Amino acid sequence: MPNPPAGEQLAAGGFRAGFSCFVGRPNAGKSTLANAIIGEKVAITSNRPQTTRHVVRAVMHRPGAQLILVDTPGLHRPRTLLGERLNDLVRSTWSEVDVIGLCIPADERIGPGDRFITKEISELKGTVVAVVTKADLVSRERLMEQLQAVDKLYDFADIVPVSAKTGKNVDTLVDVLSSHLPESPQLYPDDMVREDPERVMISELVREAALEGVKEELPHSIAVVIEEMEDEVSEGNERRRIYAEIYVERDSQKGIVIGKGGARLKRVGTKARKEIAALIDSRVYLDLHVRVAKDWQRDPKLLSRLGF
Ligand SMILES: Nc1nc2c(ncn2[C@@H]2O[C@H](COP(=O)(O)OP(=O)(O)OP(=O)(O)O)[C@@H](O)[C@H]2O)c(=O)[nH]1
Repeated sequence: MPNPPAGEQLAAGGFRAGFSCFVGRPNAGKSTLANAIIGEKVAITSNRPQTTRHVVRAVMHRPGAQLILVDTPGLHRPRTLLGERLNDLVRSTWSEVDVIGLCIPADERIGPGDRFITKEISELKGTVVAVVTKADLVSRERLMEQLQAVDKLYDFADIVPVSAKTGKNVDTLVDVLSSHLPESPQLYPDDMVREDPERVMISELVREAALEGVKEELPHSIAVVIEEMEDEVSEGNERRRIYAEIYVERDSQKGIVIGKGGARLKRVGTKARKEIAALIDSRVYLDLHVRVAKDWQRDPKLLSRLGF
């Protein structure tokens, strides 16, 4: 019998898809590795990490699997309330991904920073793969020693040495991460490589405005999809025309978002419009609709439509 194609070996039980991110202490080589995987530098325009749940950096298509690489701000020792909020957000993003790549540089001893992060991620549901980065900087012997030291640190699902600089093992790493994804239908269309960061941020601004003051009542039951966006000239001025849909899970939540006589939705629109205008430096026409999508959090097809 001929060997099955690589993709079928990878996902013997069926198609796999899910989210992955790289974590690790500062300077561990996370961004360089993400760039090496994506194959080109992608400027991250997000300067609002505290509001962004996760920004999709890239969708990697493999036969039998789809790996979605998301960005997360790094965990750090909080000095301010904002720092704490940021850390909470990092943890919640980490807890949403399926596979975490913990980056540990080959050329530095394992230190307290690595142990701290390992402990944090060991408490999450996601599978943890150790990535020994910057392998090109050390000898074979030193690399072997580091792999053994990493092996003692935690019961990782896999340990993969890579060099983002030479490209060595970068493809293998994507295959290894993909092999730990849950079985799932494809989450993004075939031709999708990355999400437009501006679109993601605009939807986040609408989501934030819609949640303001009602977070207790609607913690995670809300998602925003930008249906249409175009630049137009109106009365001699350029403006961006945006149609967005706010999805909630239940009729009662729809009522909360809209408010009495639509008053609250109007305020949401005004606030989001001002912030979007500031973000894109243009006048904005914003059209908001609220829809009920029952159980969207559990429906993969709907989830991907909603940009998750
Ligand atoms: N030789 C070599 N250098 C690397 C490699 N990967 C990253 N570096 C270097 O290591 C340094 C840190 O890399 P980054 O990718 O910025 O690390 P990071 O983990 O994203 O850092 P923070 O943003 O501080 O969290 C940079 O100077 C990179 O050029 C590698 O595979 N080989």
